[in-house]
Amino acid sequence: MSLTLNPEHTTGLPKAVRIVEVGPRDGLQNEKAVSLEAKVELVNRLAETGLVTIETGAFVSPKWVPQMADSAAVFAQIQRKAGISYAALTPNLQGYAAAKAAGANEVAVFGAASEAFTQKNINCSIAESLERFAPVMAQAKLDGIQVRGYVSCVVGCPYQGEVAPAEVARVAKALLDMGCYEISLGDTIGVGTPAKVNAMLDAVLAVVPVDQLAVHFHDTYGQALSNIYAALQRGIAVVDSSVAGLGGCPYAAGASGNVATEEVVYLLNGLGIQSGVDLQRLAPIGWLISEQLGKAPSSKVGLALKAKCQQN
Ligand SMILES: CC(C)(COP(=O)([O-])OP(=O)([O-])OC[C@H]1O[C@@H](n2cnc3c(N)ncnc32)[C@H](O)[C@@H]1OP(=O)([O-])[O-])[C@@H](O)C(=O)NCCC(=O)NCCSC(=O)C[C@@](C)(O)CC(=O)[O-]
Repeated sequence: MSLTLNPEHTTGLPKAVRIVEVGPRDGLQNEKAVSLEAKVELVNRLAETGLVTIETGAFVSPKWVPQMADSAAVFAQIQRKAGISYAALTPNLQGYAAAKAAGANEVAVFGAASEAFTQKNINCSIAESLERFAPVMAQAKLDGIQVRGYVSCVVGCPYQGEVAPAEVARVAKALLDMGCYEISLGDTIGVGTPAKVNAMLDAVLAVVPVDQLAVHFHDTYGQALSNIYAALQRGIAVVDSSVAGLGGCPYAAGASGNVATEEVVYLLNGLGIQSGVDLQRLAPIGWLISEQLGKAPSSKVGLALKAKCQQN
């Protein structure tokens, strides 16, 4: 398949990128037995790296995702730093109320472009999910809390396979029209390649302004950085990532972690794109959380910096 960019949607690389660190939520939602202390320490240390948005927890049903059951305690115990938005996932009004009570600075509703995934993940259809989000949007507006909208399965679904770009655009536009300030496009199972991502972005960029889009790539097939580069070339300037490449979705079997934040910062540094994130401070956080989880860090940049550090 040849890779052709629609020239109308090619704006060139952004000068700066905001990284949305999703490790404490997307990363840890799939991990068993992470102590409250380790979660709090992770968020506090990430806050010292220059990151400005840290997804800190999820107010979802503890029966569905027990790993996030202590999110209120995490929010209560972190040391908040001025200028950082501590974000939370909220599937419905119940979750929104809990996130607000916990002091989340912003919340995120999460839908998908796949009917099958939506059923597995949040137990309803796409149409019902949008109905559920409406009261969250209304209450958040009254409270002055910004809402982000996730669209999962933007280039493939673990249950239905192919996902049509037009369907991604439809759900993204619906979330935008509801009042989401930003739409994060999630390759939940990491199956995208730049050609597929560009085809999807052609559809989405026709209905959502580029400055309201973010990309969220999992690295299951090792394509995340290539896909991010493709998105940067389209002018998208918000990238979700997870320290040490932690992550996965409990309702997407086989999906590996998010692209590692270390990799994203290294790529941006190499391109001369500002992110404000200090890689030297970030890398040791990845080493620590990986050690706490008893796994090797999946970030190549993290491993390379560790080896360099051990040589000196
Ligand atoms: C949406 C529901 C709640 C529907 O689940 P349900 O069972 O249909 O909900 P329900 O309204 O019938 O309520 C059932 C029970 O759940 C409770 N409940 C209801 N809501 C809440 C809440 N907010 N917080 C705490 N408890 C809640 C409610 O109180 C009740 O308790 P019971 O009376 O049985 O004791 C459930 O399916 C759920 O929690 N799903 C979350 C799944 C999830 O967190 N998935 C991972 C995040 S998405 C993701 O990772 C993708 C993303 C965002 O990263 C992007 C990408 O990579 O693509």
